[in-house]
Parts: sequence; structure tokens; C-alpha cells
Amino acid sequence: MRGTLWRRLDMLHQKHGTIVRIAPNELSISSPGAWADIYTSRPLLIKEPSSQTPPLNGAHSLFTAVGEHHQRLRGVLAQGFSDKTLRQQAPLIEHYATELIARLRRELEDADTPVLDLQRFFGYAALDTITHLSYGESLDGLSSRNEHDWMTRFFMHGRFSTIRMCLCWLSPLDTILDTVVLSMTRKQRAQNWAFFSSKIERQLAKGEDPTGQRCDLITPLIGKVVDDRSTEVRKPGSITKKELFSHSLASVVANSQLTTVALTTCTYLLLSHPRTLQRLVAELRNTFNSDKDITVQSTQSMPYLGAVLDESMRLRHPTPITLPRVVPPQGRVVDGTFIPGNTIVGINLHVIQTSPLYWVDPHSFYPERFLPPTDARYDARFDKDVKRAFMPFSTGPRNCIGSRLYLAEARITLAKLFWNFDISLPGQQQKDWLDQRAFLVWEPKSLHVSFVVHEK
Ligand code: HEM
Repeated sequence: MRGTLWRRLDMLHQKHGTIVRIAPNELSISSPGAWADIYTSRPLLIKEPSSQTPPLNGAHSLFTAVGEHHQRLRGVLAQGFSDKTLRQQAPLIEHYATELIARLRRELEDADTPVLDLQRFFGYAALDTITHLSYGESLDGLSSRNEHDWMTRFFMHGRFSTIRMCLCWLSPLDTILDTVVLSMTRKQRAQNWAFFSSKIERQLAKGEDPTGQRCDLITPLIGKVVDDRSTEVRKPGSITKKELFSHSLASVVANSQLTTVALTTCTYLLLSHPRTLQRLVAELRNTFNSDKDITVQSTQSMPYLGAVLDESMRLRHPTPITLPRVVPPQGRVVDGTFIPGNTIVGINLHVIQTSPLYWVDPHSFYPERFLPPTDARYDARFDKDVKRAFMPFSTGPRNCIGSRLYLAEARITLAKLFWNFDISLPGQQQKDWLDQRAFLVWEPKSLHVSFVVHEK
């Protein structure tokens, strides 16, 4: 509840090894071999139910659905994340990255200081992109001055979910918290539902898209959305309206937070490591002659940019959580150790990605470790890194469906940012910037940076 569980788990693993009992029936496991045994081996271990915040409208999103419901939803939603769809979505992702740069330029022209809070603008960009994809229209956080506080509200959701998860061990306190919070926020939630549901209804009402131009995540679902009371509800390839509403909202909340935190953290790490920043800027400015050349496609093959994103995700995963699963009654062998039935097991993303057992110099920021060994900038001392430990998007049938979307967004955003501006941390005051608490996701923290427009 104090937002420091990741640190406590880290200490426990350092003291007791790769398997630590953290509750009477729960084990935290930190070994690369456990990824396959926990998350991909059949029969699939189910997500531990109390780790999931129940959907407010009673219908499951892809995050909370289990068993055949999960399979059905994953099947129907996957089309929106295919390679082909991602190629169609590229202009939209590029549009919001360009809008971000334009907004920063406008802010710098209007302000009497070159210092801006980058986290705020990353937040608008992430939210505009994911709302456009999820609802067919964005919240216009970047283009207008019509500031909104959706991001703050979404981060509150993370805090509520963390506290709820802790209280579920002291049942019925979790039910009491649900009742209190739900009744306090009833009016606000009803407004949010009405706001977002009307956007989905509008998108569905447009019908199929013969031009193939609409690249949002709703259009591929047209014809597959069934009425909530329909007998077709369980048919493979279908999704109910309530499930779609529930999933879209959960996805917007989770993804705008994760993307904002990941990009802000990566920028901080770069700015506090001048040599690394210099290497990245050199790669970008030696590759691109004009901002227009910076696209989703062209940023895919930039080794140093890719390595920077991997290393920042390794060192500081945006959600330093454990991914808990329940062992079936017959038990399961996990990385050579028999685990009795009904035990909760999980890998903590932060712990495994920063363990000295698997990483050379684990708490330092060295993107070079993720370069291919053939790259002149690769450093052979990282040969000892156990890269199999690195699964920032998890693995198996419940891995992150949006990982490639995030990476496309992250690559183009950072490439445009560091191509267009010379950025630095003003003064020494942000040395402790990484001192943050995590409630599912790291708490949002302003990142004040100093901008100079780079004239080509
Ligand atoms: C920094 C960016 C992101 C990170 C680090 C991340 C990480 C993860 C992880 C670790 C999981 C597995 C959770 C579990 O097993 O309990 C997951 C699941 C998921 N992610 Fe992401 N994610 C990111 C961005 C996105 C984006 C952009 C989308 C979609 C727009 C997305 C959609 C999902 C969905 C729907 C699931 C549930 C999949 C299922 O259960 O089948 N994520 N993500």
C-alpha cells in the first residue's frame, strides 16, 4: 500500500534466492526458466483472480477474462494488432508524434522560459493516440489548449487497484472499499461511460469501411459485436457490446499510463547519461535529413534507438508488478522445482530484470548491452547477460497484445523529439527523479526539461 513492494521483493530475493514465499500460499519466482513453465506450458495457469480489478459494468475486458472467454476475446481483438493493421495505423501514430513536436514548438514560442514539463505532453500524445485508435476520435489534448485531466484520473485508478489488491487479503475490507469508492465515484463513472460509449456507438454506426482507410481498433469488429442478451454471445469470433465498452476503457486507461511513464522515464535516463544521449542523437541526425523522413517504418531499423528503449524498459519497467498465476490442483514443476497445487506463483518484472544473477552491472543504464554483438558499439562484457530473463511484455497466450503498437509509438516519438530539439535537464535539482512509488504503475512525476530548437 506504500508503493514500495517492488523494492521489498528485490531485497527478499537478494537475501533468499530465486524462490521466495511472500504469503502463506504465494511464491515470487525469479528465474528465466520459469517464464515458460508459468506462462506458456499447458494446461495454462489462470490469472490469480484477486489481482484483477473487477470490471465496473460486469463484463470482462481482455485483461480480466479467463478460459474460453479470454480465448474468444483475444481471437476477435487480435486483428486490430496484426502486422497489416499496424501498417495501416502508422500514419495515425506518425500524426500524433508530429502534433507533439508542433505543440512543444508552440509552447516554447509562447512561454518566457525554455523549460517545459515533458511528462504532461507525453501524456497528451499517448492519450490522443490510444483514444483515436480505440474510439475513432481523439481527446485533442495536443491540438487544442483545451486541457483535460483524464491522465490524473487514470493514475488514481492504478492507486485504487493496488490498495484493493492488498485489502483482498483482509476480506471483507476489499468489498467495503469497493462499496465506498464506487458510491463516491458513481456520478463521475456514469459520465465517463456515457462519454466513451457514445464514441464507440458512433464508430459502430458508420458500418464497414469499403475503402480500408479507417485504421482504428473498432472498425475490424463491425459485424462481430453482438447484443449483450443475444444467444450468439458465446460464439467464437464475437464480442458483446458491454465487453467492448469494458475492454476499450481498460485499454485506454492502462496504455496511456504505461506509454507516458515509459517515455518519460526513458527520456530522464537519456538526459542523465550524456554519452548515451550523444550516441542516440548522432544515430538520428546522421540517418535523417528531414523530420518528414522519420516514420514508423524508418525508425524500425535504428539499432541504438531500439537498444535505448530495451535498456530503459529493463532498468525501469513502467509497471514493476508480479504477474500472478494459480498452479492447478495437481501441481506444476517450475524451473525444476515442484510447486504444490493451488499455490500462487509469479515473476516480478522489476526483480528479474535487475537481478545481479542475470545482468552485468544490473542497476546501470547501458543500452549497448542490447546491441547485436556485431555492432561496433557493443561491449563484450555484456556477453554474460542472460537475455532470456528479459520479457517486458510477458510471454504466451496472455502476453501483451499491444507491444508492437507501443514500440512503434515510442520509437517515432523519441526519434522526432531528439531530432528536433537539443534537450537537457536544467540544473541539478532532478537527481532524485527516480525516487518514486509504484501503484501498479509508477506514480506520475513531472519531468522539467530545457529545450533548444535544433536548426538543421
Ligand atoms: C510500455 C508499454 C506496455 C507494457 C510494458 C505492457 C506490458 C504488458 C504485460 C507485462 C502484460 C501481461 C500482463 C499479465 O500477464 O498479467 C500485458 C498485457 C496486455 N497488454 Fe500491454 N503493455 C504495454 C502497452 C500496451 C499497449 C499499447 C496495449 C494496447 C493498445 C496493450 C494491451 C494489453 C492487453 C490487452 C493485455 C492483456 C492481454 C491478455 O491477457 O490476453 N499493452 N501488457
